[in-house]
Amino acid sequence: MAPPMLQLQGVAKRFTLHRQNSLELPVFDDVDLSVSAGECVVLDGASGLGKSTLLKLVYANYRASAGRITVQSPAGPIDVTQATPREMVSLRRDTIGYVSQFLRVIPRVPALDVVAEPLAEDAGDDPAAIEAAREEARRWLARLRIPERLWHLPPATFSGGEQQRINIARNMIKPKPLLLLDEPTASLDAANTDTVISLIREATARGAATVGIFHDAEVGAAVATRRVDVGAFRSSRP
Ligand SMILES: Nc1ncnc2c1ncn2[C@@H]1O[C@H](COP(=O)(O)OP(=O)(O)OP(=O)(O)O)[C@@H](O)[C@H]1O
Repeated sequence: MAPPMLQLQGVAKRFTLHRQNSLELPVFDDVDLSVSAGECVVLDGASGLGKSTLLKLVYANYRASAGRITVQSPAGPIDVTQATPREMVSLRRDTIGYVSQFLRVIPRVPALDVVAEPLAEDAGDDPAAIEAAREEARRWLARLRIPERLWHLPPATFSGGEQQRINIARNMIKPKPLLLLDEPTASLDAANTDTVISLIREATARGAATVGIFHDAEVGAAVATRRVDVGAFRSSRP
């Protein structure tokens, strides 16, 4: 049997608040979680329990205090808690997609290129491949109902929901085997929320392993193949 796409073993996370006399803020002390290809695991738990922190540990935005986080890359398993910066760049480029609530705006780059970039990066100097990347970006922009008049403008001035849709398109346009979704529908209307539900289901159907956070219970119910209560991983507070 194939190993899980993502496996957390004995993962602990404490924040050290250096400005508060190095106060320790424990979040998790023992996370064990495996996610296989074709699963969409939805994280449940009240605000502040550590859902976003868990995704950031997997994406190596935060460093785990203990434990192992194994991701299957094309080159074999990689423990992201020990990965070199170069391994992390390659994991993020080819293996792990991460959709956060907010778009990190790249100054002056038009929306179409922001979305096409992950595919264009792989196209090298091949003009046909670059055009194919831009064509795919147009398809995503249209599907996510971004008006065509905005495609050639930088997203800095776009509305919250427009920026969120650009973020989704940019981070899902290149099919990756592991997807981390942190409230991807938080600022979206009903029609676009439905589109994002379809996109997530399509990713699951093609075999992506997904871990998602959705405050909208209906969205979580629509995409989940399994639910995990993050409260079970909590450190007992002093
Ligand atoms: N960079 C950080 N430094 C210090 N504490 C942090 C940091 N990031 C998160 N925390 C703390 O870790 C805990 C979990 O936060 P997290 O954002 O993961 O919760 P969440 O379950 O995603 O909450 P919500 O549903 O409100 O988004 C909180 O107590 C938060 O204050």
